Amino acid sequence: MSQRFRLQPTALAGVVVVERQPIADERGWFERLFCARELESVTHGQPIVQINRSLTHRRGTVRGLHYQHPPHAETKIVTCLRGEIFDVAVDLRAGSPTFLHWHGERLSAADGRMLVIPEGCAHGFQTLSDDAELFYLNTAEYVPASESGLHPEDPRLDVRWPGPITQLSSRDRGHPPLDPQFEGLSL
Ligand SMILES: Cc1cn([C@H]2C[C@H](O)[C@@H](COP(=O)(O)OP(=O)(O)O[C@H]3O[C@H](C)C(=O)[C@H](O)[C@H]3O)O2)c(=O)[nH]c1=O
Repeated sequence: MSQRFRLQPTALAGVVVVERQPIADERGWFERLFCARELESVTHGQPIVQINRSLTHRRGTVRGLHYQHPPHAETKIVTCLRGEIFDVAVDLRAGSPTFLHWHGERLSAADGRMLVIPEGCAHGFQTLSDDAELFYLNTAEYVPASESGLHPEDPRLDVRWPGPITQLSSRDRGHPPLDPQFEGLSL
């Protein structure tokens, strides 16, 4: 059976761009958003246990950078269903050769691309349009007590957001700078 997805690796291990391969006909098109068998290499057989959707009204808003500590670390597969975002993964894995490095990808409703955020990476995004809608699959449930966050403008990360941050939740604004002693997450 032909693959319905094309996977592009990035400089961060496990952070993968997934291009959906829609099937078009005279009525329009059909595409898969997920297939456990075809995307086993990014989920490593972990089941999808939670699917989230968010709508962000204002262009320039940043949500994140968030992650969950083991044993609740999750892999996310992020899809933009409306508008456009700049999606960012930050490598927090202890011992990783790209520890504290980040990777960003533009995702839009039109481009059919998704970004995989593997376990041990923080996730955040900036909206590049008003009314940006996200749909993302998670391999772990939300466990508030296990969640942490990094300030999106943490100087040690130096994430190059495409534009000025126009909106940030009070929680995200309140994340302290990364502890210099932080050696990463042991998964
Ligand atoms: C993530 C999550 C949140 N919530 C509740 C907690 C709050 O009462 C409300 C909004 O949560 P939060 O402000 O954390 O939402 P975002 O700022 O969009 O955070 C999310 O966006 C960043 C980019 C992510 O990668 C995570 O999925 C998630 O942290 O929904 C739930 O009930 N279930 C959930 O799975």
